[in-house]
Order: sequence, then structure tokens, then C-alpha cells
Amino acid sequence: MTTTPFIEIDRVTFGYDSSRTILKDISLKFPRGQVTAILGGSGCGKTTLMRLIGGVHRPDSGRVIFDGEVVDTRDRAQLYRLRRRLGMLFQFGALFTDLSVFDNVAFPLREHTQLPEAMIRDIVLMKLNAVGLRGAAGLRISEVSGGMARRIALARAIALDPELIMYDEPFAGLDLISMGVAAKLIRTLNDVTGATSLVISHDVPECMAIADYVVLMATGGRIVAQGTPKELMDSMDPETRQFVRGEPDGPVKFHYPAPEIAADFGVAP
Ligand SMILES: Nc1ncnc2c1ncn2[C@@H]1O[C@H](COP(=O)(O)OP(=O)(O)OP(=O)(O)O)[C@@H](O)[C@H]1O
Repeated sequence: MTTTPFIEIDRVTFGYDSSRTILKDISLKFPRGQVTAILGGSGCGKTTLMRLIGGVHRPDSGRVIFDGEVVDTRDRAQLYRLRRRLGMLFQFGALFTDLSVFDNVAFPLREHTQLPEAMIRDIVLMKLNAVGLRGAAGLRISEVSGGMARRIALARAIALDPELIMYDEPFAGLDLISMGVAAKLIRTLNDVTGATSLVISHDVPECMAIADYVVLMATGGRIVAQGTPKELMDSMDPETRQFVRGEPDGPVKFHYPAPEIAADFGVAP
């Protein structure tokens, strides 16, 4: 087994405009074949990090290294090759509502390969089978539930056998059972396909249950802690504890700084 990370974020700083830095001097490594979860509150820069890995944006400084190759957003040929090896599941990964479940999963295969239709059929059914929805191939998107839609989007994301699968908030808006199904699927797909997975989420228990390695990220892309789920659960660091245990107050305050409550309501303290 090689020790070279599949993805390396090397001292990356990035802002959408010069007035605000979203990620500041971040370094991370994602090992091949593992599920890494990046946990963090809303707006801390998780999706931005994923976009940088996908070559959507260019870091202001630092490098993103994909399987030993520095990602260069100006190199169109490289980007095309890179994206072919990448499956991205966005938070609201839009399915084509006027197409059937089957045609949604077949879409990337028809777009990116010259495979004959008979082979596309076999691959689509295999991918749908992997997410437990082979029987739903003929349904229209309007006929499926939210949890099913998420699984169809996943089948579509793995249609081209990506080496890296990135999930943006895969558990958002799912009920507990669908959440458990989604979590187990991410783990299983990673293991059976030999892919490397990156899960971006704020659902602590689900990520702790399936990830090999967890990174805790705070505002400004600051890395609070990283380690195995067990290491983080056992951590005595107050900020890490607050994060993984979901305690409302700790070093990160629940209340935005405000005057004393009595002063705001005009009553004597
Ligand atoms: N295209 C954009 N242009 C300008 N600012 C953006 C853009 N996309 C995101 N931002 C800002 O960058 C910051 C980080 O956003 P990002 O989506 O990476 O956070 P996140 O951790 O994924 O949050 P969430 O969990 O809410 O999706 C936010 O303050 C957001 O408003």
C-alpha cells in the first residue's frame, strides 16, 4: 500500500474576492481508499474546499495535488481528465426531472463514453442495484422520495467508476432511517469500488460512524482538530469536545455577543 495521499491540500489560501479570505493556509491529506469526513458549521468553507479539489476555483496561494498532479485550473485538458476521475454529489444534486431514473443514471455514460446502449443498460442497472434501486429504473423522478432521489444521484455519480467521490451534505434533509442507509452506502461503495471518499457534513454521528478519518473545520477554514473518530471522541480539548458532542456552549458560544439581556429588554438586572 502506498503512503502518497490521493489528495493533498498544501498551504492553500482562497477567497472569492480580495475582501474576505475563506480558507487561510490550509494543509490536509486524504489517503487513498479511505473515507475522510470534513465536519464544520455552516459557512466555514467546506464546499469551497471541495470546489478547489474539483478545479472549479484556483487557490490564491498554495497547491491542490490530485494523485501526484498539481491541479491547474488553466489547463483544460488536465481538468477534463481530472473530472472524469471524480464523482461529485452536491447538496441538492439536481436530477433531470423530465427523465426516468434509468436515463438519469445513463446520462454521464452517454455523455462521456462511446459505449453501446446494451452495455450502458447493464452498467446503469448495476449502479442502481448497488444503491438498492434497480427496481425503480422505470420510475420518473417526480415519483420518487427525497431519500431515493439522493440514492439515484449517487448511482449517477458512480456511473463512470470515479476514483474520488465527494459528497456535499449527503445527509441533509433525510429522515433517520434514510440517513443510516445513506451512511452505510457511502462506506460500502467506498470499500467495494476501492474509491477514495470525501464527505462534507455537519452530521457528527453519521460521519463518526463511517469515516476512517475526521477533520473538524471552523470559520475561516481553521482546522480545529483531526484524527480517527475514536481519537476525536476521546479528545479532552474543549473545542473538539464541544464539536463532537454537540454541546451548545463551550469555547464556541451559542450567543452572538450581545448586551446584557436586562439592558435590551429595559428591565432592571
Ligand atoms: N460563489 C461564491 N461567491 C462569493 N462568496 C461565496 C461563494 N460561495 C460561497 N461563498 C461564501 O464563502 C463562505 C464559505 O462558503 P461554503 O459554501 O464553502 O461553506 P460551507 O462550510 O460549505 O457551508 P454550508 O454547510 O452552509 O454549505 C460563505 O461565507 C459563503 O457565503
